[in-house]
Amino acid sequence: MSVTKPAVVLVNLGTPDAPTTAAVRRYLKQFLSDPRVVEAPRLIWFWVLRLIILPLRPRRVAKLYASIWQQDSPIRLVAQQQAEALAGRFDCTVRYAMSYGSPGFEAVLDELADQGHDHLLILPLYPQYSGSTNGAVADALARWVRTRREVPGLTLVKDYWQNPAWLDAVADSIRRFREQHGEAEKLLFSFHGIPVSYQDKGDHYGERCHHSAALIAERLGLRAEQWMVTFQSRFGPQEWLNPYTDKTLEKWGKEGVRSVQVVCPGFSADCLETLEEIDGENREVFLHAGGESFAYIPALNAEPSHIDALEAVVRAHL
Ligand SMILES: C=CC1=C(C)c2cc3[nH]c(cc4nc(cc5[nH]c(cc1n2)c(C)c5CCC(=O)O)C(CCC(=O)O)=C4C)c(C)c3C=C
Ligand SMILES: [Fe+2]
Ligand SMILES: [Fe+2]
Repeated sequence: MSVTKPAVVLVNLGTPDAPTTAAVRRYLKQFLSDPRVVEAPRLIWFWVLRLIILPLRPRRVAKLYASIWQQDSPIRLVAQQQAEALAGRFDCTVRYAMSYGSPGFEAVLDELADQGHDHLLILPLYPQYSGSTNGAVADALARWVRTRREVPGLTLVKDYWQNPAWLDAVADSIRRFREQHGEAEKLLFSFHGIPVSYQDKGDHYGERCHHSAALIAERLGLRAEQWMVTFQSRFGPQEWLNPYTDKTLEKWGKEGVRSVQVVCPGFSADCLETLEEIDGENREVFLHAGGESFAYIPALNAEPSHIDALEAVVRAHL
C-alpha cells in the first residue's frame, strides 16, 4: 500500500530537449509563460511573447545552446549525476526533475507517489531563494497536490545558502582552483539577476547573494578590494539587479585590471548561463576591453563536496 521510505526530488530550472529552434521555442514558451518568471500584465505579455519573443529569440538562443551541447544539455546531464551520487548516500530513492522541460517536475512527483512513497522531500537546486525560481517550484508543488487524492507527506526546502557544508564546498572549490592556476587580481562572484521591481516588491534574493559571497570571501580570507558581487543574464528592457557582470568586466578591462577569475555560486550546475554567457561572452568582453587573463571557476556540479553539502541539507530536513 505504501513504501515507508521517503524519496528525494532535486529540481532545477530546465532546458530545451534539443539545441534546435523548435525545441528552444517550446521550452521558452513554457518558461516565460510562468507568472513567477515574468510579472508583466498577462494580456500584454501573452501577445509580446507570441508576436515578438517566440518568433525571434529561439533561433538565436538555439545556436548558443548548440555551442555548449554535449550528449545532452549540460544542466540535465549534471542533474542526472547529482541524483545518482546523492542516492549513493542514503537508503532512499533520489530523482531529478525540471521546472520547465523534461523530466517534468509534476510527472516525477506522480511517479514517486504512484510507487507508494509516502514522504517526498523536494530540494530546489537554487542556493538562494527567489520567488522567480524556488517560488515557482512551490507553485508547481501546490498545483500537483490538488491533483492527488492521497497526498504524501511533503517537505519543501526553501534554500540552503547558509548551510556551512555548502559554503565550505564553494570556498574549497575556489581555493583548489587558485592553488592550481594561481590567483587573479580580482575574484568576481556573478549571480543570475532578477528585475529590480521584484526586489522592490519584497524578493530578498539580492541580499542572499551578497551574504553568500561575503561568507565565502571570509572563508577564503579575501580583502574587500579583492572581490565583488555582480548580476548577469538580464532579459528585457527593465532595470535588473546591479552592478551588471558584463559592464563591470568591461570597466575593469578598460581600467587596467589584468586578470579576473569568475565564480557563479548561484548555479548548482553549469549551464547556458555559465558556460556560454560567462565563459564565452563575458570572457570576450573582458579581453576585448584590455584584460589579459580570464578564468571561469566551474560550478560545483556533481563534485563530491557538493554531494556532501546536498546530503547535509537533506539530512537537516528529513
Ligand atoms: C524574466 C526572465 C527571467 C528571470 C526572472 C530569471 C531568473 C532566474 N533564472 C535562473 C537560472 C537560470 N536561468 C537560465 C536561463 C534563462 N533565464 C531566462 C530568463 C529569466 N531568468 C531565460 C529567457 C533563459 C533561457 C536562455 C535565454 O533565452 O536567454 C538558466 C540556464 C538553463 C539552461 O538550459 O542551461 C538557469 C540555470 C535563476 C537562478 C534566476 C533567479 C534567481
Ligand atoms: Fe534565468
Ligand atoms: Fe543568458
